[in-house]
Amino acid sequence: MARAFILVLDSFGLGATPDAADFGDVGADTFGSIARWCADGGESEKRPASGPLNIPNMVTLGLGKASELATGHAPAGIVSPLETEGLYGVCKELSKGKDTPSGHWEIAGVPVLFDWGYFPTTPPSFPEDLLNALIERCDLPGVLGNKHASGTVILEELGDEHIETGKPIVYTSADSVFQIAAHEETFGLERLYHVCDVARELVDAYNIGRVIARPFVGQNGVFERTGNRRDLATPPPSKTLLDMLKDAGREVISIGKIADIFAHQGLTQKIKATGNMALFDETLHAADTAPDGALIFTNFVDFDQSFGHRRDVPGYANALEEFDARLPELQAKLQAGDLVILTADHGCDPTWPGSDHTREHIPFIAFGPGIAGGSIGVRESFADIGQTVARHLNIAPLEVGHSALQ
Ligand SMILES: O=P(O)(O)O[C@H]1O[C@H](CO)[C@@H](O)[C@H]1O
Ligand SMILES: [Mn+2]
Ligand SMILES: [Mn+2]
Repeated sequence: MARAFILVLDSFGLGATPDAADFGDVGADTFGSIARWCADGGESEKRPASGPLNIPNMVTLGLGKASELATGHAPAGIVSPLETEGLYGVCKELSKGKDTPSGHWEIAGVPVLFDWGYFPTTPPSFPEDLLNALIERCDLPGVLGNKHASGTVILEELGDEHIETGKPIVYTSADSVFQIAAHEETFGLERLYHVCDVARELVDAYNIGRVIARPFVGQNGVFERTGNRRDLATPPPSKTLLDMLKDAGREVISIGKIADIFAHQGLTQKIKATGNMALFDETLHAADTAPDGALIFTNFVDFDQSFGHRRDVPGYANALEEFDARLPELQAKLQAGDLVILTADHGCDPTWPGSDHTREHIPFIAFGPGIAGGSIGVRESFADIGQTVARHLNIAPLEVGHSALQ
């Protein structure tokens, strides 16, 4: 039994799924596109290394082979061993959306088989009644934005006007989200959180997955988002792996935005940290302290938020190399019987048009002191990950998913 770790490299897809045409994502391949860019030279100030993507630890575990399962060819510049040290596979998604809650909940055994509400792509994106209610209940002078946008581009466009007028910036994306950006100092962080709480109540009627607080600082067209992002998700529609473990008296440790994504349900500990490296530090700390039977569930958000959505290929490559370089630290802390699963929640190919997620396979790489290497193939649902953890931690099986371990 020992412990289980699920490490979500947020947005690290391994190539389009058979249903990608429904999402306009045929040919998307987050890993493959980054590997290609690196193999073609990979010179950039944002990436101290150059040449092929240098992620030897994940390749040894089977990441390159997993990618081959999804795409039929090796990623450019990635040379896989004949025998991998980890179990490797990829999962397709049953959930209808390619968003973060759908991906994480499905990993935890609860695919999202209903349709989320989405806001129209042509402005104005938000219903007048919704905005009027928000303005009235929060005593706002109005709102700015009211359209689909990239969160950093819209700050360049409207950040100064927001400071002058005190009107928060509201925007959405291809995800089921209502996002609110406001200046931490001139508008106030607590006030932004309050506006988001009210918005959460109001968007329930529209079946919206998440309200996201997007605080930022800066001035004169130069703005930076802070680590005080807060995601207000609607609760999962039924009990997840996390609830099952908690009900069984286990320790369930959220690191990063996992707690927000699961609407704070099924957890015994919530640890926040800003940035992939700090999140890794907290994961190592949990490896030192978590008791037998615990689940440690970490989301590495930078891959998605700072690089995938920003269409920043060198930044993404560098983040993968930094993450990979730290894996031996975790491996050194593993105890007999521990299981680690590396995965993702959707794709976000940084070479793809627009700034939205992409419908892709996710990696399912499992390793630990007692785990022999080999292929676990192409799997029908992300829920196979949760089912594998349920089996490993010796609780009753989840309703959805097939364990990759006997
Ligand atoms: O462009 P930013 O603000 O990073 O927002 C992105 O992040 C949201 C959550 O992942 C997505 O819905 C997308 O809109
Ligand atoms: Mn995500
Ligand atoms: Mn995202």
